[in-house]
Amino acid sequence: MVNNYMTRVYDKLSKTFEHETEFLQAVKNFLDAIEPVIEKHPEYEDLAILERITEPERIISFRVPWVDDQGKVQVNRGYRVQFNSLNGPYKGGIRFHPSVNQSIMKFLAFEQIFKNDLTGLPIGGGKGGADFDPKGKSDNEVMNFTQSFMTELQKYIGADEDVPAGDIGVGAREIGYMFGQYKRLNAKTPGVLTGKPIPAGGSQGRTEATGYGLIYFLLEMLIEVNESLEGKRVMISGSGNVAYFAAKKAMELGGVVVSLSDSDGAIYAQNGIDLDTVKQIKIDNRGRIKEYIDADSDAEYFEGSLWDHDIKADIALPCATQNEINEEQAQRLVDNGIKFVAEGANMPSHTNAVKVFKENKLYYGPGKAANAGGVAVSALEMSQNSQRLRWTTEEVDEKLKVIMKDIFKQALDASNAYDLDHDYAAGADIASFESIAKLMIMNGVV
Ligand SMILES: NC(=O)C1=CN([C@@H]2O[C@H](COP(=O)(O)OP(=O)(O)OC[C@H]3O[C@@H](n4cnc5c(N)ncnc54)[C@H](OP(=O)(O)O)[C@@H]3O)[C@@H](O)[C@H]2O)C=CC1
Ligand SMILES: O=C(O)CCC(=O)C(=O)O
Repeated sequence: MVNNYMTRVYDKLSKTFEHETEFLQAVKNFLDAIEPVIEKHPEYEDLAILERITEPERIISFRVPWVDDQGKVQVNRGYRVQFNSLNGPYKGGIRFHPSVNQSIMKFLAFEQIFKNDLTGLPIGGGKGGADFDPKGKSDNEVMNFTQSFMTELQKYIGADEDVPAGDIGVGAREIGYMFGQYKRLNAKTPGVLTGKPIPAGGSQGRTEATGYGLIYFLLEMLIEVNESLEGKRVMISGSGNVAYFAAKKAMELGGVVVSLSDSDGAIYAQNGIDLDTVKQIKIDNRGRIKEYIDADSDAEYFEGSLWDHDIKADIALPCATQNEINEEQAQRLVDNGIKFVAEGANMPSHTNAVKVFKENKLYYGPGKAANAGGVAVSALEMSQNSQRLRWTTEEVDEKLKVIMKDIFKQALDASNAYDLDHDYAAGADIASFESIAKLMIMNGVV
């Protein structure tokens, strides 16, 4: 970053929020990408565009007391970061994970502004969560916690104000409990949450949307260089919602998915993973990915990170969490033949890892663009709820394909316009920033 205005803004942020490392990382990545736009628009400095875009409209943080199965009172901290509502109601998931803190919430909400803009749908950017660990908790404990979380959160959300959904640790079970509690306390508005169970007003295809959308984005990356998924070896990390449905769609389209993982370790199956077994372990029984090797004698299990192992493959899809790939691991991917990286997770590649991808001319699809299918179908769920309509699986999937194709085109066109040689990460940031900056100017000083 050499532009003086940008440097001043970033330096101030990094002094004020020196402990918010993930937030600063997300902002720095973004500022580096949009530098040519700022160079073209010196008037943005007087309008304080960057100062305003990096400051959340508000951050809500709250106590979440609940009672565990032993009758002991536990206390967690909940958050909702309502970052930017220029495009519509704040929109973004809720994460339950022990690592949740203000920095992680702010980075996720910040990225959500631009991701949501890329979908072309009327949604602003937000994110929320709590430092609660659902792992190992009974259904009753998860329900107690989730009800207490919603008792506070419901004061700040609404179908036209802020519409949360799921993220790490928050799936259909948690959304169901949240929606139940919301309805106990408020009017019965299905549009207040997305990712709801279908009978409660959920959309067909939302559960699958992030993973499927990721593969639709990947297909566009492949088509652009006259390649296809047929026969390609695909490494996927994680084994949750995004990883599972990315694997399912990749296999349907001829890819060979050779790995999955969780926070304990990774499985590798040279000839491809059997997803029915994974479904039984992970979705039906909430088990650990290690159990897979009991069912497939050809598969191996490694403790620790998937990315520490030499696996020959063509495509890497990180679908677990932020900063899961560091610089050394990125170099290992390059050395093992990976040509395409598309991110199902949010910011899974450390800044230095992305540098390695770019230096080695990999085709790299950033999370902000590649994983936008989830929030896009959430916005379609909002549309269905407000129209009191239900679309079929086929209708939703068709719309998702069109949206992902368009997001890829926006990233490609912006990369071409600034002569950036297939830099889809910079392209996605530039395209969405140009649109948000215009909107900021139209709305006056707010
Ligand atoms: N759900 C959605 O619609 C969307 C999700 N995303 C992003 O995709 C990613 C995955 O989310 P999702 O699949 O919904 O979440 P899930 O909770 O369903 O699954 C998360 C997976 O990632 C693993 N994981 C989590 N934290 C770590 C860690 N610190 N190290 C290694 N593995 C880890 C989990 O393993 P374990 O069980 O051991 O914790 C689990 O396998 C996140 O980055 C999320 O923000 C992005 C867009 C939309
Ligand atoms: O569907 C949504 O609103 C949330 C999706 C999400 O959290 C994300 O895109 O990271």
